[in-house]
Amino acid sequence: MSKRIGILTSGGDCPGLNAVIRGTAKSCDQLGYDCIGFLKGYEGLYDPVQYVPITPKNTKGILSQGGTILGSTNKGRFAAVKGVNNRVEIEQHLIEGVKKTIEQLDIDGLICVGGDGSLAIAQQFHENGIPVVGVPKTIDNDLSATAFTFGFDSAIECATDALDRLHTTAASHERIMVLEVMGRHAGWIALHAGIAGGGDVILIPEIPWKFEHICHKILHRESQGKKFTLVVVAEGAHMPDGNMVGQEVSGQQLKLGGIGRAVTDEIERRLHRETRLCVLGHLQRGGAPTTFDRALATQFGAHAVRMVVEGRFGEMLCYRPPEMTSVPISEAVSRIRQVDPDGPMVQAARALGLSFGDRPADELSIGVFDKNVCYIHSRPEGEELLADTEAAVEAALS
Ligand SMILES: Nc1ncnc2c1ncn2[C@@H]1O[C@H](COP(=O)(O)OP(=O)(O)OP(=O)(O)O)[C@@H](O)[C@H]1O
Ligand SMILES: O=P(O)(O)OC[C@H]1O[C@](O)(CO)[C@@H](O)[C@@H]1O
Ligand SMILES: [Mg+2]
Repeated sequence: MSKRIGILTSGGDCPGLNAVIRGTAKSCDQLGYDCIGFLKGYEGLYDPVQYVPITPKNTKGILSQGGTILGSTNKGRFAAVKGVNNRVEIEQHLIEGVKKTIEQLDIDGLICVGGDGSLAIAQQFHENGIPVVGVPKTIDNDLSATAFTFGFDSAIECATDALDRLHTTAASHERIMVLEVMGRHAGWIALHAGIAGGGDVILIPEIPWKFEHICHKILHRESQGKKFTLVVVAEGAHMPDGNMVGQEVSGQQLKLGGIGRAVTDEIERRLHRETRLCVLGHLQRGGAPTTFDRALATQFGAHAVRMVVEGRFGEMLCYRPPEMTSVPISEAVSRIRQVDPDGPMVQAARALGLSFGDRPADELSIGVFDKNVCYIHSRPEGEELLADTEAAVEAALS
């Protein structure tokens, strides 16, 4: 046994990747292992092979740094999935090339740090006899086997801070503010930040929504004297016609983005209220990791080394508080973890009066409506609530 471990970081970057690299370096050092880091995700494994030594010395000071010193990519030659759970075979010559690299460099085990797509690549390596161990990362928190991936906490910290800031300006100007956050197939960022940042409407991929219901909510708030509204929308939420908003780029997953603009414009068109958009974008992926992410990522580094030493290949680490355990990578990538529309977080949000755009706001009464001013008053005692508020709002606003 050569006592050498390899590590790579793949997929969309996130805060905490450097903490895993440092944790791995320190742990390898303690156990008398060498460590090398491949550059640019899986791309550095073959043609050309690109790597650097990873030691406690050259990882000094990176614990609190965002990004990854090894670089990362979410496109290239190794795609193993297309869309959700659609397997694509990695070309055999690439697999053979990677095998050769692993053999020539005498690597006992390769630690692959990535999200669902990157770990699907690791799974195909495993099936071809390459000794891999998976470490879950993604700001989307959408890996099913682990309660948390690192990067998520830092992302929601950023999104919540953005909502705090939008809150004050929205209130001052009596405006509707729409915040577009990341979240490809899962609405965890929108949900957590929406709750923590006092959002009023949360739109996520898991819950189909309609503009009428968003407008209900805004008008309902106005009827209570609340003249501003915060809407949080996940970039992967589906429009009412079922489509996602983004750009098709050949050979890549759909480049998401733009739903915030569509939501903003339509609210303004329907309600004639000043509505502004903020797209948080890659701010969510940058910057220093939170304490939680540093601690989780550092532990992942140490445990991943232990998994290689114990020969637990083809497994992915998972954090199920208080346990740090592992599952077969195949199981971890077979389905993504989405928000349960009937789960406790959504229930709690609904109990607070938050809207997911899927039903009319409670107790909405449509009393006085003016096409240009569009205001609403509280339902007078004894007056019937209109049976079909949705149709009434539509009629009034179209
Ligand atoms: N070397 C590569 N060649 C081709 N595709 C790659 C490569 N590395 C990563 N990818 C692709 O990048 C995408 C993102 O990777 P991953 O799922 O690991 O990260 P993520 O943080 O969950 O990001 P996302 O939400 O975009 O999926 C996946 O579709 C994955 O297949
Ligand atoms: O870096 P890119 O290509 O813009 O990737 C964006 C995607 O990566 C993620 O941030 C996950 O890492 C998704 O939420 C988002 O759709
Ligand atoms: Mg992913």
